[in-house]
Amino acid sequence: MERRATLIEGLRILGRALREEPLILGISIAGSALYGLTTVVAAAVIGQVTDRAIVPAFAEGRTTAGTMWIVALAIVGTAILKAAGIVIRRLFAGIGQYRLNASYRRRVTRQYLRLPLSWHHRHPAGRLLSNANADVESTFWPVAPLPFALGVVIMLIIALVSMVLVDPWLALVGFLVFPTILVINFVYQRKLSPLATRAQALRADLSAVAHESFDGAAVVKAMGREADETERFRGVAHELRNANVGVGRIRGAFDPVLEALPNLAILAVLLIGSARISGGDLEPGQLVQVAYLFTITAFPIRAIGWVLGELPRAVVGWRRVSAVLDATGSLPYGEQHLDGASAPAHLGVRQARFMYETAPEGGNYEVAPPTRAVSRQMAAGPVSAAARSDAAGAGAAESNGPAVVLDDVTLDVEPGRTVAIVGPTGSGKSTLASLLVRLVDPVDGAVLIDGTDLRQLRPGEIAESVSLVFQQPFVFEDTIRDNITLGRDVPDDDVWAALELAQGDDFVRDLEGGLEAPVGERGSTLSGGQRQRLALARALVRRPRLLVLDDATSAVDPEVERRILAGLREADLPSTVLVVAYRRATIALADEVAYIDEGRVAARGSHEELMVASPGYQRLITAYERDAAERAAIADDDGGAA
Ligand SMILES: Nc1ncnc2c1ncn2[C@@H]1O[C@H](COP(=O)(O)OP(=O)(O)OP(=O)(O)O)[C@@H](O)[C@H]1O
Repeated sequence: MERRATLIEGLRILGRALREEPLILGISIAGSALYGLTTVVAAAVIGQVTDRAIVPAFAEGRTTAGTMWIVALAIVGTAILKAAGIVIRRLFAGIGQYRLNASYRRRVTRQYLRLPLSWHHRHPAGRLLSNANADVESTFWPVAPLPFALGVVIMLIIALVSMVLVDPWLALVGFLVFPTILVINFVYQRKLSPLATRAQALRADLSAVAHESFDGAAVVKAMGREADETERFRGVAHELRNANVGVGRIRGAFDPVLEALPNLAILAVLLIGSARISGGDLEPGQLVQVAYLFTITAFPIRAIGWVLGELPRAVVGWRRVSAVLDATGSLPYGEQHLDGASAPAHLGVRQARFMYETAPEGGNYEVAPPTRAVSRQMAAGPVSAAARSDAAGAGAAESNGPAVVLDDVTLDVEPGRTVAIVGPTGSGKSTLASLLVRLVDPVDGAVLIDGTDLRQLRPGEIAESVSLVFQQPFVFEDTIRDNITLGRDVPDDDVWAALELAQGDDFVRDLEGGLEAPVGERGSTLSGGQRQRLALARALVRRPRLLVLDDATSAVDPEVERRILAGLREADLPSTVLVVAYRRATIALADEVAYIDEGRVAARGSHEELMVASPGYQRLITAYERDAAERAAIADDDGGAA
């Protein structure tokens, strides 16, 4: 039942492909039909050549030049037509397949951009890559042999008709052998396909394990994990070996049978045919024609098996692809836009409540069981700022269902004010920051800019007015300038001004090429602090009306951080600033502090007020200061020792 459903679904995929590329695949099918027709005609030509040139040549000891010319022209003519059929079929089948791949890749990636971050939280990056690449490819894999298979069907019908016309007894062999080859081939592909798929998945896992080991080489070596990593690699390599041996076994069993069958058929044809010739019921040329037909049709018949055998894999691929294409939950947008150009924004958060949907979505996702490497990666989750967690105390609540991360958060920030967001690790500061730029929407409540709910704004409006700088900025493999402007046309002076404010102008001046210096993959040629300053300049060059810094200066030293924040205050920036802060000096630069604990605004006021009014805040700040003092002492010791 399940197999029938898969077959029907697979045929629907082929139908979809034919509907989407009717012209290109139509031309390919026409080429394939030409090939099928000329194959049968070629056999008839060989039969005629036997009767008109070869048999008389043996009987009379000579043949005329005119006959030879006709024979040569007929053979060359059919060969040219057959070759043309092959070229047309292959060329257009390839074009059709690659066009479908490209079109669906585009649709999937467009959908990735459209879907909200909450959807992305539930889908690991590796899976998104495989949806856009391997899954799209396996969906349309059977499209390549499809025209061939359809042409073969035409060829088989014409071949069987021509056999019946030549001799019903010889045709009987064809009626027995062709379906047998088809069935065996189908079983062959059905057995081979899952093993080949598994081997393919294991190859991907193998490179993932190797990649992870190379990527984390420093950790592997520093922690003495070389033997474990080697063992992990050996495990996946062993599984891959087994899968490949399995593929070889199946090939070894089926290939000889499929090779032998047409030869046995030819033997049967020769036995029956020679008896029929002796009885005067058949000409030698007719026997040669049928025997030749078996020789040349045996291989193309396999194309039908290739298509049918690949259908289950195509169905799995399509289910994954359509799970992305059919995913709902895009952020709804309104029509409004923000006035008050280049004036600091008013921020309002109203009883905002938020929880992450962590449960993975259903759907037929796993083809092969995940290997240890994959499950390990999936279990590892995001790396948190572990260094701070001992100072912070309160950790994230562990729960099976979606835990409430922000609960009834209400916050007003007047235009031009700087507010420090302070709270223990996991208290919801980054989540609040992502709500402000509408990476996610609150489940209840609202976020307002200048009194307008973010959900009412037109697409692109928030990015024009609000900039969020993350703790771990993403740096593109591009130049310094393009990483700051992100493709906008910005005068050099403005780029330098933004870099100066971010305290990044000095290091950029020292780079060979200055603004035009390339920064390597993910900014690999820059230090963590330099990457952070680049990201800050990227936000500042936009002159945002609301600037949200989510621990955006954690990798720069306290003195540079102080200069950055002091500079922001003094600069002629049209910005309201929200800064997630850990250092006392940073907090001191803010107009006021919002203390977040367990997803709520637990206290609000100046630093001095909170030190008195909020014991939790006081404990947290004391812990930060102790931590900072210990670090300073260690740094002093190191300095003294040196
Ligand atoms: N993508 C996610 N999926 C599920 N849970 C998440 C996700 N991101 C964060 N959380 C959880 O939400 C809670 C709040 O996380 P958040 O990153 O907002 O805290 P934070 O106060 O910024 O922490 P830190 O100071 O360590 O950066 C934590 O319990 C965290 O485990």
